[in-house]
Amino acid sequence: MKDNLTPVLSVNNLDVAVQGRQLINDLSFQIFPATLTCVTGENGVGKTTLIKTILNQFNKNEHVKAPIKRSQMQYIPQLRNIDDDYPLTVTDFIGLGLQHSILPWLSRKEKQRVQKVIEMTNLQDLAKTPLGRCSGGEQQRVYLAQALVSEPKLLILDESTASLDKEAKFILLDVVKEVVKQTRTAVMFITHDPVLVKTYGDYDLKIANQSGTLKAIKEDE
Ligand SMILES: Nc1ncnc2c1ncn2[C@@H]1O[C@H](COP(=O)(O)OP(=O)(O)OP(=O)(O)O)[C@@H](O)[C@H]1O
Repeated sequence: MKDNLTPVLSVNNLDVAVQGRQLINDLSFQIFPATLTCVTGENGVGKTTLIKTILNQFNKNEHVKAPIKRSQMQYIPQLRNIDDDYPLTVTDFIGLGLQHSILPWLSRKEKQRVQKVIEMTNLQDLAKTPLGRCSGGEQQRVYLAQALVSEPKLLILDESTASLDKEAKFILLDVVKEVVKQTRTAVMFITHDPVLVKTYGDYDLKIANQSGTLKAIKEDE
């Protein structure tokens, strides 16, 4: 399919540095629709800084090119602290992910979009639950749903599974994989977990020794 051949993100000869310290040199890779690319490497090699650099330089120069708008790319950061008494329900929190028109309430179409992602992320039973009362794994699925409601073409997850137990990790990644399949969204997933890379990844972008290599993990079934 022609659509598969157009990368959703092209990184070209990108240098990644923090506070004048070079972390990655001359990095080039492409991300294609409907694929899940794991971003791996030891602690401190610069994975999160790479993502921040991509976000900062997005379509601003030849190093980070994408045929999509910045608003079609969503980033779910590593840490979010939600208080136990955080009052917004799962549904309302997901609705915050919509780029609102001038109206302060959701249109019928927007409500349908929220409903669709609730189903996609298996959150039906929690729709009316305050987010603060959801478990860590459930909260991660809610963040995912909030990011999905704007129908991104590229979604970046930064260690979304780091604090989750094994079962919750697999539940989350099953949902992510299904989203990739159904919506053709490209996903970049920063992780340290080799089992998740092997089970769910299509590609592994491995960062080591200040450089990165992208390898296919397995043939498509
Ligand atoms: N704002 C900052 N100021 C100074 N140093 C920073 C800053 N952000 C990150 N660093 C340093 O840059 C290096 C890369 O950090 P980064 O978070 O990108 O690594 P990482 O590969 O994502 O690590 P981890 O897997 O542990 O999350 C680390 O040595 C970190 O301490």
